[in-house]
Amino acid sequence: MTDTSGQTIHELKNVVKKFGGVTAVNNLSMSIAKGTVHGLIGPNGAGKTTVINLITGLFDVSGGTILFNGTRTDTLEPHQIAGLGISRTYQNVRLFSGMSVLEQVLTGCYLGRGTNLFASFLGTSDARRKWKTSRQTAMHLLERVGMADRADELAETLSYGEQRRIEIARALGSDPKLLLLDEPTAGMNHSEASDIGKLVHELRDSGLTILMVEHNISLVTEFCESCTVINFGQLLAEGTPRACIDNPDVQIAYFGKKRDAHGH
Ligand SMILES: Nc1ncnc2c1ncn2[C@@H]1O[C@H](COP(=O)(O)OP(=O)(O)OP(=O)(O)O)[C@@H](O)[C@H]1O
Repeated sequence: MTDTSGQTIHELKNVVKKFGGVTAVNNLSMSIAKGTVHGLIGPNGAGKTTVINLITGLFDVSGGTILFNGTRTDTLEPHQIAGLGISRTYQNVRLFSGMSVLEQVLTGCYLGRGTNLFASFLGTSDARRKWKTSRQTAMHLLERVGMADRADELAETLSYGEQRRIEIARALGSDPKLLLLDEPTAGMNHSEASDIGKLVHELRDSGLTILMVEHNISLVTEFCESCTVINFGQLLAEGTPRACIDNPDVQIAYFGKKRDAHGH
């Protein structure tokens, strides 16, 4: 862990999100400590993706406030929030077909660095220099996710787990401080999922804070320092993954009944 001071990097305070008559997030408060991997878990439809969409500014809040490093972000546009240092991946892998692995990652860093597209079209020396720097950055990001040796391959020829790594590399292109991963291990077998967990730890150790929406409870127990459990958009439990899973309300929400010490 890079920071054990317990300093809060991100905070939701009494956040509400309504879609017509549906209250997807209901008076939710949660905080993420800097330099940690924080899990956000809950049954299907609990509001997890909506929370990510609120944090990134894709959705406007219906009430409450969101703070990143003490700066209020719920009034900002998505590009402004991204500019402050928040980046994300999506529940379903979103890569461009026909593009190489390197090109996928370049889309995350080249256009994100204030490059003038007109200058780049004309091939000015400034644009060429920026292109070279972006290429080096993209290669470095591929190294960070263990995919540098696949840079020239088409993304669609990679396995699902490898495509996830490319998505994470692309999300790192904007040099975020907080990375939001929406079900990064969905559709993976245990070994692939565990590899993603290890990658998440490496990213944390390099200074990032990570919020991970995850259905895989054993992965949350293994890789998250803390977590928040929600159900029907409301806070159900928070604390260490173990304490959350042992919480009777969480057990009822997940399993429909309390389990005994043997998991029965
Ligand atoms: N754009 C939208 N318009 C209307 N209702 C929405 C919208 N997005 C989410 N909802 C509703 O909000 C609630 C929470 O959905 P959300 O996708 O955030 O849950 P989730 O916890 O991410 O679910 P899952 O684990 O199944 O992905 C659901 O009732 C959903 O139908």
